[in-house]
Amino acid sequence: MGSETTLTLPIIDFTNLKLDDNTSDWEAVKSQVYKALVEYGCFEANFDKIPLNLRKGIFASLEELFDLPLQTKLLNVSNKPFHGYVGQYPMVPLYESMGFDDADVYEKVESTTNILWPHGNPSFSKTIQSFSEQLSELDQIIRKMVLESLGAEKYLEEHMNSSNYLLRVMKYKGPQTSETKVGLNSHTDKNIVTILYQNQVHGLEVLNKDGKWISYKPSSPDSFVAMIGDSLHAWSNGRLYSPFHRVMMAGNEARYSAGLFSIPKGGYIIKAPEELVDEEHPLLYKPYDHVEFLKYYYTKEGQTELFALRTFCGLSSD
Ligand SMILES: O=C(O)CCC(=O)C(=O)O
Ligand SMILES: [Fe+2]
Repeated sequence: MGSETTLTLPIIDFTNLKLDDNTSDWEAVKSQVYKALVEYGCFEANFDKIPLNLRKGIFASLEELFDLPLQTKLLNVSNKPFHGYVGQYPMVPLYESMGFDDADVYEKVESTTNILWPHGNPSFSKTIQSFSEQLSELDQIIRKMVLESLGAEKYLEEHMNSSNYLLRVMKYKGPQTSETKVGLNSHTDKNIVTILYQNQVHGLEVLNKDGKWISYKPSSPDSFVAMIGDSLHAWSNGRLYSPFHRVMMAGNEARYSAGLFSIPKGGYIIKAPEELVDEEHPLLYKPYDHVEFLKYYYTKEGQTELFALRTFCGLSSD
């Protein structure tokens, strides 16, 4: 009976909104953001602050990067898991990625770039850095709206100062078949907020609370996906949802995407503020260090856990 409706992510318009806004627009968008993050843990954001040349430039830069010989890409190593070059994994053969730590800071990007291009590549570094810096405004708007919605604005400065930005860029080869193949396995992000941008090849899917996969198809070239990671889920004492998502690929075309990840700094203890803990909302996770959690997550045991954060520091509540 009836036709199946296609599930879509909520769409929220950030056009003309600024970080220091104090307007009714801010309040209206804020309530949409909070509702979407409680229900879906993510939404499509229309954000018009990244100029067209930069939006195009980022994909040209990604092609240039992933076209480098494998032995060059392998030079980008990091002591933090998933921050350097990742690829050639038998489990996800279509997937490759590269991380740029402190991606909004030119000198930091330049030092990573110089590993790959020993004579430097300033236009590449500038594209990565400008894209990250300009997109970080959206991350900051969302986090400010979340803290205000939780009545926890007094923690805003501490919250913002205890994180940094990683830009992770991805290439998914087309599987050369119309059959759908896994590009990236289902997972939740572990960081604070992730903002994703992709080329014209779709593939991102988000699991909703009813256990149905929502396929993301951007409604405009200004569309980004904003998503909650486990650490903001824990900090909000479970109020915000951190959704499972994956990438599924079909066809011949390569998918390029870029994710701006706000990440808690090592040594900073993630702890739900006391205002968010009461009889109705008992503390869900013991205070924890994100980097210690990542070390556990990337062990053999951590990789088999569906809810690794719960195993690592979850408190049973009954
Ligand atoms: O490529 C994408 O759109 C998603 C990537 C992703 O989920 C991740 O890097 O955590
Ligand atoms: Fe992810």
